[in-house]
Amino acid sequence: MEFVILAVAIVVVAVITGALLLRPGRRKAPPRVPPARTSAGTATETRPAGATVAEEEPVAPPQGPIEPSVGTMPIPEIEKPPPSAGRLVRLRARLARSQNTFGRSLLALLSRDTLDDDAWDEIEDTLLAADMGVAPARQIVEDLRTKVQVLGSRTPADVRELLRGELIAQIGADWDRALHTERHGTRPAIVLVVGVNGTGKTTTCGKLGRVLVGDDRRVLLGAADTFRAAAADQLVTWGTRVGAEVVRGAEGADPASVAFEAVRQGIDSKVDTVIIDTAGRLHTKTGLMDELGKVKRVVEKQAEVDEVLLVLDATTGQNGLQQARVFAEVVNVTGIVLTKLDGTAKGGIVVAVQRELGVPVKLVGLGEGPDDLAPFEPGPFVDAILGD
Ligand SMILES: Nc1nc2c(ncn2[C@@H]2O[C@H](COP(=O)(O)OP(=O)(O)OP(=O)(O)O)[C@@H](O)[C@H]2O)c(=O)[nH]1
Repeated sequence: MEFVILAVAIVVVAVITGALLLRPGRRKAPPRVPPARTSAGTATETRPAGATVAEEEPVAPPQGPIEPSVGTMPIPEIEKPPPSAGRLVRLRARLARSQNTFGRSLLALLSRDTLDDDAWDEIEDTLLAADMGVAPARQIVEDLRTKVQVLGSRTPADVRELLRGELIAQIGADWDRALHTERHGTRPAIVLVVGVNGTGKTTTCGKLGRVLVGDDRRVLLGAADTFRAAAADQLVTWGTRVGAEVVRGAEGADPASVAFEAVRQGIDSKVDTVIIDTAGRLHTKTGLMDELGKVKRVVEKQAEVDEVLLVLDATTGQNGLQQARVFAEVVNVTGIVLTKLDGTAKGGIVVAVQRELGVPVKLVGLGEGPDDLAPFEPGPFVDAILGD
């Protein structure tokens, strides 16, 4: 009897399997490695540009997850980046090289035997030249004048301590600079990275992914800058190096769709943090801002946006402040990433931009290397400016 039941079961399984194999138009499960990447590295899959997520049927992710084993390329070794703690101190030499002139000039001026009006004007000019902004520069001069009078004679150590305290006070030791990148409940944290093109957005997404992986987080990168295929390629490279998933769309695809898909996949894959790169270049300011607003709204259908990081190029001075104003009108910026601080002596921009937006600088870019992004800390920053 048992033998008969077993035989019947085997026949039924064989018939069902055969029928499934022979069924015409059988759909394959979505490949984990996207076959639609062309040899040039650009994705051929696309949703119609401008399509809204609401109009779309639930389909497999546009491109992804893209994994280290893409195509026939050899599987690169997955790197374990250094953790975030102490990075600014490690990168101190980089900062000291670019900001030292500013710090040294201030120290030299303040160490003069007599500090007359001309000397104070020079101190103010030095602060202004570092992009500190008029109001903070005046405030610093005023405070220092009072303190120098109280102090009477000054040793070099006194001067340094005085200036250090004043600069830290202006930068703001009390701001909450923590990056909110931890999962909450069943959802990953969402970080939206915005800014105009060329400021270092894509690079920042990649470097931030590394910072988080270095802190043992699981990260997914969403390439919603569909304006430039190279930006998505860049993110794939960043992701591949540290084993982070990447979701991308084709050039010209609807950025909101890609962002939506990235969050959906991030939730499915149970990552800790989804970092979304956005485009910084559209023909009109209104177009760019409408697009950004849409990306944020669409993401919020699935998860709260924890951080909106505005990337600003520290070398652009007042121009950067103008950009900051425009972005802050559209999205609720929660933190600033100041890139290229290694290439400018204008470290005062930290103070100016925080005043302008009322949000803290949370990260600083100090070079083109993969680990040249550091959480911003006022103490080590000022120490690097003033030198030892
Ligand atoms: N020296 C230096 N270069 C940086 C830093 N951050 C980014 N860069 C460089 O700035 C250039 C532009 O960076 P991207 O990340 O492509 O800029 P983006 O804002 O994404 O530009 P689009 O994709 O065109 O919108 C690249 O050459 C980066 O290596 C930094 O902190 N220091």
